[in-house]
Amino acid sequence: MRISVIGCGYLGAVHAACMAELGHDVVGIDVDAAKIAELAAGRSPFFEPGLDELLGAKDGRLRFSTDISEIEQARVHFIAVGTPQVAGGHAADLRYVDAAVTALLPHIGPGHLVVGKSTVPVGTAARLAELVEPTGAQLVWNPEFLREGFAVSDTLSPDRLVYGVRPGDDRATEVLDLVYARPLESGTPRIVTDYATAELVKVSANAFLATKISFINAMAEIAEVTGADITTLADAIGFDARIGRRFLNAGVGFGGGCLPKDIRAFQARAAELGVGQALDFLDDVDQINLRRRQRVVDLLEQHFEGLAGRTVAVLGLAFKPDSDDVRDSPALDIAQRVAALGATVQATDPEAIETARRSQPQLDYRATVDEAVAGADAIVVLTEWRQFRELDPAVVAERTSARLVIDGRNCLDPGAWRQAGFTYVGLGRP
Ligand SMILES: NC(=O)C1=CN([C@@H]2O[C@H](COP(=O)(O)OP(=O)(O)OC[C@H]3O[C@@H](n4cnc5c(N)ncnc54)[C@H](O)[C@@H]3O)[C@@H](O)[C@H]2O)C=CC1
Ligand SMILES: O=C(O)[C@H]1O[C@H](OP(=O)(O)OP(=O)(O)OC[C@H]2O[C@@H](n3ccc(=O)[nH]c3=O)[C@H](O)[C@@H]2O)[C@H](O)[C@@H](O)[C@@H]1O
Repeated sequence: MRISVIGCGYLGAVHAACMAELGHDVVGIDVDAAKIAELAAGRSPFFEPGLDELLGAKDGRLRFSTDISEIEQARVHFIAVGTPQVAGGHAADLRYVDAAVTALLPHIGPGHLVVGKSTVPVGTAARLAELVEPTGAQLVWNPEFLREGFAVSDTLSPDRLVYGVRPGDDRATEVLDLVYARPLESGTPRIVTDYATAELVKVSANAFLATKISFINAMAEIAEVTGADITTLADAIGFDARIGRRFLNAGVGFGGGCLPKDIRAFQARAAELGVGQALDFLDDVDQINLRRRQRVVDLLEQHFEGLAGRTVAVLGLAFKPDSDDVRDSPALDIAQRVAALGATVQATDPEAIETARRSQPQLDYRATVDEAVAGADAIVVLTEWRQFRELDPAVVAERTSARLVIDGRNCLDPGAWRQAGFTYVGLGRP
């Protein structure tokens, strides 16, 4: 099939490359000329395992351009532009989605399918359909559930496919079935539903995941005052198949370009619809999450009785491992809070130093763990990269005079670090 992808950020670039990998002819469009130049040269503008290989291998089946008219050859047009929070508020900013659809209109007609992928407030698809349908094209909402770090495999082999269609629009389903023929043949479940349900599936899935993380972090708060061990507790409740162990890792909580903004936008939309109370619990989910960040700062402050003049080694800046994304990263947030209290922050990350430097230029970035811990008073692990999990504490002890390690992701072996002479503090772990 001939496919266009409008918006080539994280979601769009991965989607375009994977659609080509699935055998389609793809053109990716973005308004950011620098991003398009990188992608056209076969390089990913961000770190995502497996993406460079896909971008480099497509021999003419994958093109990138800033010129929207290049979509005219295509019949299926994915909308993958950003939906950030509005400045100063919680609602989703739909200006990029609206601009992308408006830009498409002169180039589409009967036989074209516009496929919404961006995460949007419920009601958006019905509104956009009113714009698209007069051209003779159809609109379907097909939310995306990929995780950064696993984006390629999640796109090629998704957990499920959700199509939100106009009731009775069988053609949209037939076309998307051709687009996703390979995953469907491999048994991927496919749910065909209405626009509102498809939009809500996406935001409710993210709300559930955020709630699960904040649940375990709330238990970590209780564990901290009772001497209980949150990791053992998570293992034990996770054996119940109704609960499940995944997304029960306590620590500095969730960040990234999606979960935080999506729960807030969901609440804002519910309030607009007059059912804000239904999602009041997400205020707590958000607050528990943000408290965990401050907890690390408080632990440092209490230990040193003030942070002015101290040096703190921060290991990890990305919001999660295998990513260079620092959007709403708990790690970067904590690093800047510690710096704001007068400490020197020597921060390192295997992939996210450059993205972090762009938003927090005042931190002292170090290329390696050895350089980050040199001369430090404390070590704080904030992203559970394999490189940090596998550190040998005895070797680290030789490189630094720091004797306090705060494990913000509960990813280190407390016994090994204590044996090497460190005071180990986890979150919710004795
Ligand atoms: N990043 C992720 O892992 C996932 C993201 N999503 C959703 O996908 C959407 C996109 O997210 P990201 O890719 O992370 O955002 P992003 O900010 O990385 O990318 C958005 C891209 O859209 C481009 N853009 C903006 N207006 C445009 C226009 N009129 N025409 C063409 N391009 C335009 C921007 O230049 C940027 O490159 C959001 O709604 C997000 O919630 C959904 C699932 C996963
Ligand atoms: O809508 C989106 O963009 C995506 O948001 C999340 O994916 P992602 O943001 O890539 O990352 P996650 O793996 O969900 O992690 C989110 C945050 O939660 C934190 N987390 C995760 C799991 C856990 O047990 N504890 C925990 O603190 C991570 O460190 C990270 O900061 C969802 O998992 C995807 O399904 C969804 O498509």
